[in-house]
Formats: sequence, C-alpha cells, structure tokens
Amino acid sequence: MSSVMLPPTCQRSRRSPATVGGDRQATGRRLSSATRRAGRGTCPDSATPQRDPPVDGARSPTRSAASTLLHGQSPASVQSGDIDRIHVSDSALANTVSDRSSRTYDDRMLTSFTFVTGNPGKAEQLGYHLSIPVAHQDVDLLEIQSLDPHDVAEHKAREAYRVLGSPVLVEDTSLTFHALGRLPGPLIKWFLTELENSGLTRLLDGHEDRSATAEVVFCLYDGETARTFHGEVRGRIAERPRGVMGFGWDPIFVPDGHDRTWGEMSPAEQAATSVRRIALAKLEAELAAS
Ligand SMILES: O=P(O)(O)OP(=O)(O)OP(=O)(O)OC[C@H]1O[C@@H](n2cnc3c(O)ncnc32)[C@H](O)[C@@H]1O
Repeated sequence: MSSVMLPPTCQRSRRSPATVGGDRQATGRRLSSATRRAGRGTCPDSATPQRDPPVDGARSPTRSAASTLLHGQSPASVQSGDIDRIHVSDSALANTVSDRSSRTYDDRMLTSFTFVTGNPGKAEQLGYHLSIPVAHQDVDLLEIQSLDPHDVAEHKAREAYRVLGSPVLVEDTSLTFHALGRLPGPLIKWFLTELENSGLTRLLDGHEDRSATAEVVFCLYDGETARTFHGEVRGRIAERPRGVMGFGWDPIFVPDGHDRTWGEMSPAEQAATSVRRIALAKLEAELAAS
C-alpha cells in the first residue's frame, strides 16, 4: 500500500519510517481484503485472529487508503498542513474485517464520524472497545487550558470539526490526584511530559492520600450538537512506576480492587478495568438508540 495520500507538504509523520514501512506489506494484504469486504457492506464473522487489547499504540501503522475507504472522504478535502497522516488503526481495521458479532454495517455506520487524535495509543484502544468500525485521523489538536475535562473535550471536538469539516469524535483523558485538588486533571499530559512517571509519583511523597481518579470524556460533534460521554475509574498512585505495559501514565495508576498498576497488567486485565470501556459503552448505547 502506498504510504500516505497527502501531498509531501502535509506530511509531518512523527513515526519512524521503519515502523510504518515494516508493516506495509502486511497492511497491503489486510487492506485489500478489507476493501473487498467493506465493498459488500458486511463484516463477516469468520476468519481472522482474535483481537487483543492494544498496549502500545506506537505500533499502529499508517492506513491512508483504509481511512478513505471507511470514511468515504478524500484526504484532499482535509486542510493542508493540519494533518499528520490519515489512518485506520490495527484494531479498527480488524473490526472491519473480523467483527465477532457478525453484525452487518450499512454505509451510514461506516461513515458517520471520524475519531481524531494525535495519540496512537488512544486510537488502538478505541478500536478494541468499540464494536463498530471507526476511521481514525491523526491530527494534533489545540488543547485549551481548563481543569474541566468536558470543556477540554468539547473544544477539541470543535477544533477537529473545523479541520475535517465532517462529524468527529475526540477524547480527553485526565488523571486527578485527590491530595492536589483538581490537579493534574486534564493537565496530566504536560505534567507527564515535564516530570515523567517517576516525578508524578514523587508529587505525592509526604501525602498520606495517594488516591486518584482516571477520567475520559469523549465528545461527538456533528457541527451542531456536541454530545459527551464520560467514564471514570478510581484508584491510587503507586509509590514508584511499575510495569512496562500500556502507555502514558499506566505504570503509576493502580485501579481500586487491584494491587498492580495498569502497566503491570496483561492487556485483558487492563481492558477489564478500562476507563474507555465505560465511556464507550455509553456512546454505543446512544448510537444504538439514535
Ligand atoms: O490528540 P489527543 O487525543 O488530544 O491526544 P493527547 O495524548 O494529547 O491526549 P490527552 O491530552 O487527553 O492525554 C493526556 C495524557 O494522558 C495520557 N493517556 C491517555 N490515555 C491514557 C491511558 O489510557 N493510560 C495512560 N495514559 C494515558 C496521554 O499519553 C497524555 O500524556
């Protein structure tokens, strides 16, 4: 499969060519079968390997043609310079070709919205927890400063819609240390960048209360109405980072009822306590009802 369908000036891939290129042959094979099947509008239940929850989003390959196929939109309609690349995540594509429920998708379901995130780990997890196939576009969205994750998610959604010009789904993730009021909250990305996980754990040294809440807010925006879907999981911050699974701050968050961090859990264990699973169940329920 050709790598990226955008003009060279639009390409700002942060992934090493080896990572993308190393998967190209396999991608081409899966893409052509996805193309054939999606052309029929159905997702056969046969075939294909059982999906595992993603733990390392950095392995998600570029799938520009698949995105065009699923979203029914030419990348040329996207504003030049705003897009890093367009792709459908491994898991989203797996949904397309191997949905376990043997559900039939009509064109409207395939093209209803695009998940926009610059974080490949999020795209992989969405593909795992959502049972309908969703195209993913990799865009670095402007993020406002606010301690309310709903405000942040809604702003991201409007920003994503401005770029794509079609219905979008975005999400904002936050991690709140109860001993620190509402911090880091939605600012966790910057805290993590500056302090890394070890520094984050040290913020609570000297505090008896290491309890924390992981939250995610998805926002679905069609240009008129913004609908948000919230999920939260309570837990605590480990004394020091533990484990190498997952991404982001997984090595420091211990969900309630467990002794191990998400970073120490198998993908299936992590999925069982996933904050995204909760929010996406609400999203799916709303989609089913509408
Ligand atoms: O393009 P967007 O979707 O905005 O991607 P982002 O990575 O900027 O998104 P956030 O601001 O929501 O992310 C907050 C931080 O939390 C991290 N993160 C997100 N989901 C996580 C999860 O399930 N487990 C651990 N860390 C996570 C993520 O890597 C960021 O450092």
